[in-house]
Amino acid sequence: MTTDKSLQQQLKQPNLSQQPVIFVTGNQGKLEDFNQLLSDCQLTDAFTVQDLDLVELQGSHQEIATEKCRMAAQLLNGPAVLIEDTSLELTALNGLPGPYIKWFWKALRNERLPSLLAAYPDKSAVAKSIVAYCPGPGREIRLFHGECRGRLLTEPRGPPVHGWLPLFAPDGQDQSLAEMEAAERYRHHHRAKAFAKFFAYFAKYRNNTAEYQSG
Ligand SMILES: O=c1nc[nH]c2c1ncn2[C@H]1C[C@H](O)[C@@H](COP(=O)(O)OP(=O)(O)OP(=O)(O)O)O1
Ligand SMILES: [Mg+2]
Repeated sequence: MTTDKSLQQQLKQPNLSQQPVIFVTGNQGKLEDFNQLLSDCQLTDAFTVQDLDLVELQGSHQEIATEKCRMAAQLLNGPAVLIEDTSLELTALNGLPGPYIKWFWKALRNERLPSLLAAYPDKSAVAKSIVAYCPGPGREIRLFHGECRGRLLTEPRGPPVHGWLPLFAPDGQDQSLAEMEAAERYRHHHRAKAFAKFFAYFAKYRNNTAEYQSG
């Protein structure tokens, strides 16, 4: 009886408001963005971070983000987890490299990534972010999307802030994301938009356990 009761209590526990949610990433740039965006919305006490390099998966961007989150929740076995996955879609290449940008960027860096589009006048590109949240192992996973439409520049511009940011200029902007002041960059940034949606959801439901846990 006592066990049943304590189990019930555990299940009822608003674990998301009491135990910190763990943001899992092996990427320093993402972590800096996360800490910055988090401090702007005053939810700092509800999150902690874990430096873990999760397996890179294949599939659609949504499938990858969902599975990455499921794996992180299983690995940490208990707490609620949060992951983010970034994709860069080049229109002329029918959306490639997409979620596989990591490997292309690793091999070509900012100096040679533009060569992918050398044969095409269409330089348009979409940077996409999916934030995935799982309240615990086996629980439903929720996705939050953010995107920034723009173009791939023919050469890097601005400081090497993070990855391919010096190569990406949002629509209607002359500057690359790397050349912008942080506040201006976050107004356009795919990840900032996805996290803004997630934080709004989290702030609203963290004290409303029933709805929160339903997914
Ligand atoms: O805002 C960004 N601006 C420029 N470059 C970026 C950005 N965000 C990620 N990147 C780079 C890192 C990696 O080369 C690839 C995404 O791969 P992605 O799997 O999402 O990141 P990751 O493996 O480094 O970190 P994680 O441990 O969270 O999976 O694009
Ligand atoms: Mg990754």
